[in-house]
Amino acid sequence: MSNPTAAEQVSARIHVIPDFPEAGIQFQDLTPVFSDAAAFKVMCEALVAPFAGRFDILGGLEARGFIIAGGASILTGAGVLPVRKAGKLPRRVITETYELEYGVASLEVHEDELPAGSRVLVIDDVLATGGTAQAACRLIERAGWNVAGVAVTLELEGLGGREQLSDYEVFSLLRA
Ligand SMILES: O=P(O)(O)OC[C@H]1O[C@H](OP(=O)(O)OP(=O)(O)O)[C@H](O)[C@@H]1O
Ligand SMILES: Nc1ncnc2[nH]cnc12
Repeated sequence: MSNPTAAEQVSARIHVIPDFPEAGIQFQDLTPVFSDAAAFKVMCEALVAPFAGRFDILGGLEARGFIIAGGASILTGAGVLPVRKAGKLPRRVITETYELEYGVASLEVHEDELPAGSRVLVIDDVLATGGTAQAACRLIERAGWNVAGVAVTLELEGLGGREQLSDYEVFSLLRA
């Protein structure tokens, strides 16, 4: 039998939890991917590969995007821009508020974290409505940096995420 692809290795480890965090949400739990070193590595490799040579830094979206951006950072040598939930960053920030499948939240970056024109690859685990990634892209542009693309492990189709991000190159390893 041939070796499983990166998508197969990752897909086999995603757990779907019905009605979490609220009724009607099919929660996609990637923690078993993170805890399996081989699956975690191939996932990180697969997410950055389409953007090779076209980014300077990995924009990890709190909280699960931090984990993937950290792994991808070690593989690529690019640093991590932490895109944080509101109230966590100590210096002057730019803020964007957005809607989620289950609630409202805000993301922030330090306004002076990177040199002007830095190419940021946005990284996260799940793309659902696209509100989170769209807010991150707006922050990056308002700060004077460029969005190199958006890379996610799992795209939930039918929630409008890809349409919301139509100005950007979006790569998803898996679609459900
Ligand atoms: O495309 P969207 O509809 O915006 O949803 C996707 C976002 O939702 C989840 O994060 P969540 O806000 O639950 O935060 P967490 O990672 O801190 O749990 C997920 O990790 C993405 O960041
Ligand atoms: N269904 C879902 N599972 C995991 N993360 C999510 N973020 C938004 N929707 C999600």
